[in-house]
Amino acid sequence: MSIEVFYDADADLSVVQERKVAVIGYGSQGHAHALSLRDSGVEVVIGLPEGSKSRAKAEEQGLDVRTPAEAAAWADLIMVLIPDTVQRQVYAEDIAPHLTEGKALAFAHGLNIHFGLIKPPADVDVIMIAPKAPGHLVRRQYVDGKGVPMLIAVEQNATGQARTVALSYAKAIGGTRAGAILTTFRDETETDLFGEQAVLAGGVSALVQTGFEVLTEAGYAPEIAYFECLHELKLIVDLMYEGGIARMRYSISDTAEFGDYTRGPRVVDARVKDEMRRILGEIQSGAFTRELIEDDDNGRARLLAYRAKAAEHPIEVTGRKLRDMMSWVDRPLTETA
Ligand SMILES: NC(=O)C1=CN([C@@H]2O[C@H](COP(=O)(O)OP(=O)(O)OC[C@H]3O[C@@H](n4cnc5c(N)ncnc54)[C@H](OP(=O)(O)O)[C@@H]3O)[C@@H](O)[C@H]2O)C=CC1
Ligand SMILES: CC[C@](O)(C(C)=O)C(=O)O
Ligand SMILES: [Mg+2]
Ligand SMILES: [Mg+2]
Repeated sequence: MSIEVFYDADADLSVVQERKVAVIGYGSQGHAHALSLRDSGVEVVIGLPEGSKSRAKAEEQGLDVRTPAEAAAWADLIMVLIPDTVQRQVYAEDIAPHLTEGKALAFAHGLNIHFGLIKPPADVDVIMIAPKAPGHLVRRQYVDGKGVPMLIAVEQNATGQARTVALSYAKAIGGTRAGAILTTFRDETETDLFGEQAVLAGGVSALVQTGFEVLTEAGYAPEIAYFECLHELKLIVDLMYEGGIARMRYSISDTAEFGDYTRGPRVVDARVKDEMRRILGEIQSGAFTRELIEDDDNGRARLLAYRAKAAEHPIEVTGRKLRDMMSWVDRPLTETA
């Protein structure tokens, strides 16, 4: 399958500079998009409810903060950067009434559009600019003069300008420095959910935690287990990021490389691959999204219980203690540069 990748020279920043952009939400992605848009010369208003905890943070940065409805009414491009589970309600109550002909509705992830939780009118553009990175690193990379790859997509092109606008927006937040790939809402949604569940968040967390448990249950010091299974992972992944798996294998010892080939496939075996296929099937069928929404309707009971339990895991307790000795590691998450 051939793809189109766009870089800075392919995108015209003036397109988004001529728009009034409302960023709804000021969390992980929200703060990154808003600050980088502003640094790129774009007029931005943040949409947050009265009493939102994020208001103070946005105001501290000198941003103009209004309610989501006011921001949506003012803007001609509305970027929705609040949790996926709350988007349908905020859309219905605060955005839809102000989504007049020719405006653009934008997302950083396609779940609500792809699974029909939000159904915009036909006379607006519906676009996506989806950074392939956590928001804090989207901002950090931008400030450092770099960028993270992004997926862009057009679901509705009412004005004929939707792709140009998406590309221009991607440029304003650093995406076209690294490469913006043109895709669809469906492909972004399904690959993003699969990546985070099977590999990036779910797969890696389970692998790290299980490795830590095996070592500590066998009587090894938790500090050694932490450094071995979690801390060093970043250093190993840095090499993969720079030069692929081959670069990492070049740098590690031949002993490690031999263990990698002979033991790795025993850990991630055919059963794990089958399970990954089942997980992809649940994403494609919508079963995962139904489960997510059901939990949200139930006050996020399962999410909150998992979160509380995970925070007590010995790997977190050990890590907090060790990171106190490494001031350069425990960067505050609110830091944007
Ligand atoms: N996190 C990431 O790095 C990535 C996220 N995405 C996508 O980006 C989108 C945003 O995700 P993310 O940045 O993680 O979101 P966050 O969880 O960080 O969003 C939190 C922000 O949303 C506000 N908020 C919460 N509920 C409401 C509401 N009902 N009305 C208005 N504002 C509300 C919060 O305000 P308060 O402080 O008051 O709670 C806060 O400002 C999602 O579609 C996600 O899939 C895509 C790529 C990566
Ligand atoms: C890996 C998780 C992610 O998809 C992301 C940072 O890209 C997310 O939804 O936060
Ligand atoms: Mg992602
Ligand atoms: Mg995601």
